[in-house]
Amino acid sequence: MNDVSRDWPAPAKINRFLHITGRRADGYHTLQTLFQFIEPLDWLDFTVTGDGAIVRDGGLAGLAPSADLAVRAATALQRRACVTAGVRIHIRKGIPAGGGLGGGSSDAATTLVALNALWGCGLAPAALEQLGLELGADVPVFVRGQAVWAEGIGEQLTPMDADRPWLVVLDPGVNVNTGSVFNDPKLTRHTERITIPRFNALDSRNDCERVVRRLHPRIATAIDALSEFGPTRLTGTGGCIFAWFDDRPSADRAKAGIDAHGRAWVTRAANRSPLPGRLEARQSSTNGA
Ligand SMILES: C[C@@](CO)(OP(=O)(O)O)[C@H](O)COP(=O)(O)OP(=O)(O)OC[C@H]1O[C@@H](n2ccc(N)nc2=O)[C@H](O)[C@@H]1O
Ligand SMILES: Nc1ncnc2c1ncn2[C@@H]1O[C@H](COP(=O)(O)OP(=O)(O)O)[C@@H](O)[C@H]1O
Repeated sequence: MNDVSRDWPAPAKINRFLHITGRRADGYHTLQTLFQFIEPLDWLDFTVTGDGAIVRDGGLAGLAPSADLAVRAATALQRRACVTAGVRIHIRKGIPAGGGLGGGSSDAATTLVALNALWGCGLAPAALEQLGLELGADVPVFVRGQAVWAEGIGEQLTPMDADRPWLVVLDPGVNVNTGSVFNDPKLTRHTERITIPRFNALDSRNDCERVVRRLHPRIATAIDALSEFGPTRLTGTGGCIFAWFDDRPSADRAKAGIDAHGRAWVTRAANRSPLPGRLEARQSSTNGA
């Protein structure tokens, strides 16, 4: 029997703001954004096997294992570190998919961090982040597990200890295609760069919002409704949105008032992901064994 290493967490993220500052020669847009972590989480279990195969069960309904970012992450690490072992990955999804909450990227990052330890690859954190970037722009943030100010397309990361407001997150149930937003001719592409000390959440925006509002009127209606309770932003390219508050009762009141627009929940922005703690727990149990 192979041992199962259970309950590796993969949190969701929000973009507290998102400014688009330019476009690179390859068409990708350069951004400034502040990432923090939120609930809900996905949970992953890993069973190392001897046959070299990478197998997934559970996960997002309708998503082929070969397209799953967790499987793609395991395959990339296996190649990079010349690993001969395989793995069975079991994923319990808690994060709504395609909503700008980064669930696929987070599953990829958790897979990289967990398998780097379980397969004994010994890649340094910077090498794991680099490998993650090849899978998606948000993967390095989740590998690091620390709130960051991100620039470039998400590869220039500055750790941040940002304020930790209470949030109401609303999923209007609209799947937004990231490419369709970034390729829209009306997208704001040249917002002036700001410095971290000049950042003020209330003065910032999500530059994707105007395009997303036009493409998805349901999201526009939801933003307008949530804005009645507190300052509201889109996360990533949406469709999820969030409003922030100084205290939990205010967030609870907003949640009660917004339920008609989709599935809403109350959570608190975090500057630390639970992933590094899970890795440390694994390392101390191995050292103690
Ligand atoms: C903008 C963010 C913020 O978190 O949005 P969400 O995915 O969370 O909504 C991410 O960085 C998204 O990064 P990533 O997840 O790698 O983007 P993809 O879905 O692969 O991008 C789809 C397409 O959008 C365009 N694209 C994406 C990211 C970027 N910085 N510039 C772009 O122009 C490219 O045409 C790309 O082919
Ligand atoms: N493990 C995974 N979990 C969720 N989505 C995944 C996963 N692997 C690949 N995907 C694909 O990535 C897309 C974007 O999902 P996700 O990362 O959750 O959201 P977003 O990029 O909007 O923040 C999904 O629609 C799905 O096709």
